[in-house]
Amino acid sequence: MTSNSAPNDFSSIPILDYSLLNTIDGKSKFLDQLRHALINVGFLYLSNHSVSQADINSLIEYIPKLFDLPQEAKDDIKMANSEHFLGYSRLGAELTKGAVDQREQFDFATKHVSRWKKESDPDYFRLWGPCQWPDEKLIPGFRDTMERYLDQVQALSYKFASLIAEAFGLGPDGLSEFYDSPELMQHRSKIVKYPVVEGSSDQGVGPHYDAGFLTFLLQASDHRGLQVQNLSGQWIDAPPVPGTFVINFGKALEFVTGGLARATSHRVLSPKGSTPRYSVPFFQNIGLDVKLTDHVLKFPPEILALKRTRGNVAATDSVNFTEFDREPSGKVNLIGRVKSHPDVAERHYPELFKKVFPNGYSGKGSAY
Ligand SMILES: O=C(O)CCC(=O)C(=O)O
Ligand SMILES: [Fe+2]
Repeated sequence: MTSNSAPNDFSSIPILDYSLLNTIDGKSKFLDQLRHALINVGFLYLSNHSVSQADINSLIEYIPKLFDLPQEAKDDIKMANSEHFLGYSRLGAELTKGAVDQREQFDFATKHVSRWKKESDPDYFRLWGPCQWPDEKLIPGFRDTMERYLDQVQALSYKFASLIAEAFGLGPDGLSEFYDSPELMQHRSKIVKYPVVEGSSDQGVGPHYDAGFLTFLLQASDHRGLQVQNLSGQWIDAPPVPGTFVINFGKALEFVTGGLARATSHRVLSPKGSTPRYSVPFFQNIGLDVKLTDHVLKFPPEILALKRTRGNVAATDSVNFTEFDREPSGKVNLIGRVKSHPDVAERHYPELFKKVFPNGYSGKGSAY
């Protein structure tokens, strides 16, 4: 594509320095860069952030040990046990766009107080709940390390949402209406292993958008593999940059900002060589009851003009989360989980399962 078709197109992902926020001039520069990344890129690296590097290093050290636990110990905490879709998923349990994702993963989440009280409560209140942790005796200290990590990324994610609101001219509290009080919120995080695979498929995870507001990704090994699609549709590498998070924006944020914030399609290619690639995405959620169409944000005209300058984004073959225009956020997420983990859904949400799969399902889930 020529540069005319997308004047602000990108061939690399910008790095934003969180320590710029320590001065007034620095903050204004940071917000300019953030606005550009939101509107034109949909991805950024964040350096000098507030999460302890010692805690990150300690988490990274645990990751191979976690996957090396005996298969039985991993299956003891399998996701099928959990109506909250938290726990362990074996390699190849998920599909994206009809092809098997070559990854093995553990889903964890931040601590929270459940809103599920009685049968008549909406089914999606049960989507959030306690984690399944591996046996402490087999991997001592892991739970504590992961919980410390989750607490810190959660805190950073709220600060970052407030910066996004400022970058869009809404004021620091401009997005707070999307969150319930902190104790009622729950955000999810996965620890993922992409093994080296023999054979024809190199799909670590196929092209997709993230569903929620913000994703904070820790690339926990040295491998390339993450790629993001630019405005004209080319795949751009997002290699690991030590000491940073990769941050990207999900469909819900794109929806409530009328497309000002870009949800950018991305994928992961399986690693080459002899060692696995590890990553830890953290998905910041919005309140379960939030119906996006009830929230109309008003942006200053000069901000809206920046979106017109960007122009239209090339069509991608990534999937969409179309239900946001009619269902509460919790329901949209629950439907996504039912599609990606039908075995869990059949057990814990039999009625919804029947609606989503009226003819049953063929053994594997597909989020999209
Ligand atoms: O593992 C990665 O680098 C990205 C994973 C991802 O995009 C996802 O799980 O949504
Ligand atoms: Fe993703």
